Amino acid sequence: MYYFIVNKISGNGKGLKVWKKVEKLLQEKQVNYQVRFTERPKHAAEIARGFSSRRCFAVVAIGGDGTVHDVANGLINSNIPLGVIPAGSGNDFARALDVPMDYKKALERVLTGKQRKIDIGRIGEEYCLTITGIGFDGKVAEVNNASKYKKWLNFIRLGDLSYGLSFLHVLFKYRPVNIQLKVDGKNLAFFNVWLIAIANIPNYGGGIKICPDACYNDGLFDICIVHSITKWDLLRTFPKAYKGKHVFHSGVTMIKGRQVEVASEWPVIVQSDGEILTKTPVNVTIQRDALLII
Ligand SMILES: Nc1ncnc2c1ncn2[C@@H]1O[C@H](COP(=O)(O)OP(=O)(O)OP(=O)(O)O)[C@@H](O)[C@H]1O
Repeated sequence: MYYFIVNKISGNGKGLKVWKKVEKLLQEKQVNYQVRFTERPKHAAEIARGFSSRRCFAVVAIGGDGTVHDVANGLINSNIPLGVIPAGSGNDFARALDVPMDYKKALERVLTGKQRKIDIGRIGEEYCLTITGIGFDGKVAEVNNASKYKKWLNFIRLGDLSYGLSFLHVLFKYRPVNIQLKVDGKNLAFFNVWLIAIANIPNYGGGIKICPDACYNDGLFDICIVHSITKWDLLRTFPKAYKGKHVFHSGVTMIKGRQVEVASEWPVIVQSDGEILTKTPVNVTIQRDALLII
């Protein structure tokens, strides 16, 4: 049996549209399936927790990164593979794992693909598949999730642009903060920090390659710290991040590690997989091979 968890409102209604097409294909192919629709944030995790590995080939998330995040959190320690059919605005997880954006090809991969294990990040009781963003980045996610233009841009199929707009919106108000980092037991201090990205995959925000060398199965986070850089320099450097070229800027420090503790002069927002999680201080650890993917 294949179980589908659909977030109808992801991608401004794309979730439902994609599901209708997928359902037709499943019926044509005579695949044994069941579907559940999410009714609220985090509902997908509750649904996924209820599935038993004995009867389940895979649990397939139809939605964006937030839906994938919720389903994955429900599948941790279950030994049930997670499948993804992208239907969000950013779809960064699908992008990094080379999941086709086309629903037919993505379904084909779920039905015939090979299972593999990936690393995930852990923050308290929450698991993160893509990138944990701290500071400026968390604020951008907060503004973006609440924005009206995200809905409109999704509507005209330009959802990827909404993160860029939210970036500009936050840029003019945000105050950089001094940060103490502890990476694998080593203390580091950074001043005037805009953001820290703790990455399991290279991209977030709809394709921004903030940690271009991050790899989801190397047992390590790639960490990007943007610090001691003026607002205007940040604005000039930002477009380069779409190609991962920002890493050559002197105000960008890249490190790798398994355990990252972040404390700041004042509490700043922490987002994971585009969902607002908490504020600093925060502790993020890598869990090697912790999730089965198909
Ligand atoms: N029925 C629902 N009502 C309100 N929110 C929901 C519902 N179902 C799921 N959610 C929440 O909707 C949020 C957004 O979902 P998701 O991230 O999948 O779509 P998106 O924001 O369009 O895509 P992306 O994250 O790729 O940009 C998630 O936080 C999820 O928990």
